Amino acid sequence: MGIITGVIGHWGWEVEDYLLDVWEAHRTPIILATSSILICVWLYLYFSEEREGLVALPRQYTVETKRTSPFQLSNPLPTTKPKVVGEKATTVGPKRIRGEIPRQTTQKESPKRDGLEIQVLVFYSSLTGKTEKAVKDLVEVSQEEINGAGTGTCRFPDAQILDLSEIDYDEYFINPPKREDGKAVDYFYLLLLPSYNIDTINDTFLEHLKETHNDFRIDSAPLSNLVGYSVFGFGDREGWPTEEDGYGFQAKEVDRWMAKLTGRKRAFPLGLGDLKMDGKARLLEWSSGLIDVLRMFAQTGVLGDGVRGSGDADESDGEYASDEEEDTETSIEGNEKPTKNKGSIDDVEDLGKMVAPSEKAPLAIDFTTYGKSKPVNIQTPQAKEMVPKTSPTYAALTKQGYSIIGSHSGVKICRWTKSALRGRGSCYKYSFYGINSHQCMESTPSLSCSNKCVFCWRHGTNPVGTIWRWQVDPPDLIFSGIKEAHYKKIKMMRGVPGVRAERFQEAMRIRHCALSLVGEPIFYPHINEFVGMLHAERISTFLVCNAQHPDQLAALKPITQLYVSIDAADKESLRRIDRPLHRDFWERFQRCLEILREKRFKQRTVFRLTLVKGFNIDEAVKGYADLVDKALPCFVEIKGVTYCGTSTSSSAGLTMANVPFYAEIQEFVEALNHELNSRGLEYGIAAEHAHSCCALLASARFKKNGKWHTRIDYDRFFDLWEERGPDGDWTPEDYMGEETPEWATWGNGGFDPRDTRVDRKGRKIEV
Ligand SMILES: Cc1cc2nc3c(=O)[nH]c(=O)nc-3n(C[C@H](O)[C@H](O)[C@H](O)COP(=O)(O)O)c2cc1C
Ligand code: SF4
Repeated sequence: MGIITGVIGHWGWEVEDYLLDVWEAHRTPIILATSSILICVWLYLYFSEEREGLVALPRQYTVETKRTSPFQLSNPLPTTKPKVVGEKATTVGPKRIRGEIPRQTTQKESPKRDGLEIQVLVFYSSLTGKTEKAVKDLVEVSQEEINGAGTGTCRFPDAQILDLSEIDYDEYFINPPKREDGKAVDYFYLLLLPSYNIDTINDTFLEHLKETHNDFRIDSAPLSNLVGYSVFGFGDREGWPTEEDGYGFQAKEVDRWMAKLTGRKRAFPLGLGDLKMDGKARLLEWSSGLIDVLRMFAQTGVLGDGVRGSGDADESDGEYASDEEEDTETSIEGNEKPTKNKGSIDDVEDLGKMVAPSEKAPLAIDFTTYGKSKPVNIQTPQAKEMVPKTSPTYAALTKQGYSIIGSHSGVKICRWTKSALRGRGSCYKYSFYGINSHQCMESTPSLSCSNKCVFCWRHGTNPVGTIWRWQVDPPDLIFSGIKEAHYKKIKMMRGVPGVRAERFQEAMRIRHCALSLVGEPIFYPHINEFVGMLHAERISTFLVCNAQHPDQLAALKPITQLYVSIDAADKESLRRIDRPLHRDFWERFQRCLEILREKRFKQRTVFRLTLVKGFNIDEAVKGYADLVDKALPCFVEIKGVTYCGTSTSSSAGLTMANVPFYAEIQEFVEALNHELNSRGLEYGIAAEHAHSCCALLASARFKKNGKWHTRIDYDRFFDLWEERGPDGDWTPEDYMGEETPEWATWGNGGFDPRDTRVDRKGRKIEV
């Protein structure tokens, strides 16, 4: 044993010496080789190791190629873990705190692939069975249409009806259900329910929607991969006459929570009906709108503008920044002062320096002199576009929400149109003349004007000039263009909270056109043909001109209601306020009054007075009475100016202090009325719209049996137009409408009782 130990000890020393020698001789290569081997081993282990995926957060964007359905869903929002029966719905990790949902700006056609099924699920609740019956009848009659809405690539199988008192909400209202056969299917939810102010299943359902939205463990919009949804509510108008009284209140609530849970996928506005009254008609109207939406989805893969993921919905609640009507609405809506940016231009003449010459020959019209001749065709090669797409004017106008049609026309959805769609009140023209604001289109065939009025908020963005020297677009191009743009904008209101199905459907038929948007409509050389196209489609015309183009005014064929702006009572004030480009502006103005006087038995004529404190009110009553005496208009609309804060108005010395209070307007109206009566002129104060700071004086011609009849019989007007042609041999009395409603008459405020007045934040105001 001792020998062995000795031998090993000896060898050990020898090995050690040997290794030391080797180390001394080859130290560097040994170090390098060892480190290389270690690196290789580490790399091998790193790449071959099976690690857990980083899956704590749900996916934000789906990858298009991974979708199995033929359409990219319009709203690729986070996907959550599908619910397994019996398992509590949870997501991995904490609730994500998200910022504002990014809006998609434009509607894009989605790539199509074959085989998508969209399952329509119809949920209902019913206590006494009326809703249940209505739902079953509806599905029975519309089933074929629903199926027929599909295309080769997108099918709508038979709709399934589900009773909210029988289903498990977790299966449908946390995530859309998965099909057992694993087939790719997307869902479209319809919810129909009555309202009950007593405890019912509706409360349980609403509580579930609310809890789901507020559950910190799951996404606040877990139903965002639904194709879309829409709600219809039944109620009782006798017991609950208005929405404020509780009419259909639970359907409204469901609509609101579904908007949150789906990330605003309201495919069609909320419908409401009373089965004892209009319930069936409202339901059919709602369902036909929905079928259109399904059809569109099948064809394009999107639900249309205004629905989340399909385009921008204008949900501005800041649209009540002012109480004005069309002349000011746009300044409010954008909440932007039309500031002059570096490249902006005031005079259209300036445009000439900026635009490329066009091939088309212009129709030059000289507006600087009058009483001479008809427009002459001048074949000049320098024809320019009034508002070229590349110009700062175009950029400024489109930024303010105008759609520019062709090269010199515009259309814009007025804030009152939006307001009426949401049941928040129509403009004063409803109170006075029966114009439904949600069926009204505001447009102009000429963006150019010949004045630079101090209170015109558009000044600085719209072109001005005295001579038409631009390309002339044909009237049919303008007509089809403005309609298309208007309807497009109405459709964008589809997903906006508060829009009601009934008004939305009505808005898809334009009935009125206010030719007063911006610029001077009679500047357009083909104004008569253009107006004729509107009348041929039974669209009424309210045309406002600036009393600077007597020849064009004289040649204008009868329109439904013809306005002349009367911005001052004397020459000096008119110069100060309107800042006209024409040197002979006062003569032009006077001549227009004479023409208006001649037209007063042919069509309804109106003076529009815009009162500016410190400019054209004080001691002006007599002057205005002289003008009324001269033109004898059928009506005199008097309204207070709205301060728009433009640099133009500020530089003209206009401030908030120049905006009259409604009490001051009332005082003025009474004084003017008194002055007219004292001269033996038979006028009276017929109506008011306090909300717009506006009142109406009317000629006694529009008083029957002691009652004012300021409203218009539009059907009668079109009948006359069709029977007697566009030159119109008729009188305004021939199409005088029904009695002015009591609530609109002087002393009653003029707010439409069907609507709810709200403040800027959408809170109800007691009228
Ligand atoms: C006790 C009771 C409370 C009601 N509350 C409301 C209500 O607050 N608002 C409303 O619009 N309708 C209300 N209604 C009317 C119902 O919504 C309406 O009759 C509906 O058509 C009933 O539908 P159903 O038969 O499917 O249950 C109420 C009806 C009852 C009987
Ligand atoms: S008339 Fe038409 S465009 Fe003018 S404010 Fe009323 S709704 Fe708007």
